[in-house]
Amino acid sequence: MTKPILQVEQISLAFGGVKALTDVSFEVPTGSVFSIIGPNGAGKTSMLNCISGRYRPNQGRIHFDGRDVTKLKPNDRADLGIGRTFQNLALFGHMSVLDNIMVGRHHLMKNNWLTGPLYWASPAQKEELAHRREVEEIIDFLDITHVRKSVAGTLSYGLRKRVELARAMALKPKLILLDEPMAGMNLEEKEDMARYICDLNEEFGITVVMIEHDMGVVMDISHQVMVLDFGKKLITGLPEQVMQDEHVKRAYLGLEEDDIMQEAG
Ligand SMILES: Nc1ncnc2c1ncn2[C@@H]1O[C@H](COP(=O)(O)OP(=O)(O)OP(=O)(O)O)[C@@H](O)[C@H]1O
Repeated sequence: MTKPILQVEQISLAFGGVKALTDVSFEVPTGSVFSIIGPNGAGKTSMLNCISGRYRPNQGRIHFDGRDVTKLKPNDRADLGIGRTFQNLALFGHMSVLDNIMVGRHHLMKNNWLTGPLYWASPAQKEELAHRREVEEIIDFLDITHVRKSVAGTLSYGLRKRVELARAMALKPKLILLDEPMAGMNLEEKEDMARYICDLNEEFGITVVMIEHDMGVVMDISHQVMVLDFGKKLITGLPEQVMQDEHVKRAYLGLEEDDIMQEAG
């Protein structure tokens, strides 16, 4: 069994009287693609937010890469290698694609715009160049070279989602959290995105934790799937095991077996 890069232990989170998560535990093996599925309001985004540090759980612990990160702020978790994208696009629409991606990069840079005049000194320039080279690699990998100088806000939805992924990758994460990376995409865009996720996992060795509603994609690219329902974990397992589970069929999918296999096919 591969060592887990992420260990989530007995996480509970409430907003006033609403229990978003109740006693949820799971482990994500290093190098895997791990999907979280469940109906609307099941607690999926809340769980990603607990992992990224945006939400502080009322109970439980989170270990990342052998370290207890439960009390760390989002930026500190990003420094340790937790990257993320959001359910709704969060790009700077007026900035170029390249600049948007460099934003993801800046926390890795010793010399940044905050250092002011130092920027023009030679070490800072060299550092900027080295970063640019790595960012160009990511741009190349995600096939967005042709739009690298375009203003982000002018791009198609599918391309903007790809730029967002590039920005998250620019942080050099060990773990990347993707909140519905295929939402709002057409079939072709979905296929592209699925391929990029597989490739970033295999070629860059980045572990992926992903929320996704498209069952076909989930079945195709996940190593493991966890199902949440009303803030509780129903099951974690291989995609085919999860889809066969009676509770999952009833509670989440609400479909007959034939429908499920059709969706997955
Ligand atoms: N910031 C918040 N303030 C108050 N309630 C919240 C907040 N975030 C989430 N919730 C509530 O917590 C519960 C879980 O929401 P969450 O967004 O995590 O579910 P989800 O599974 O991601 O849903 P969806 O698939 O619709 O995105 C819901 O009842 C939601 O209304």
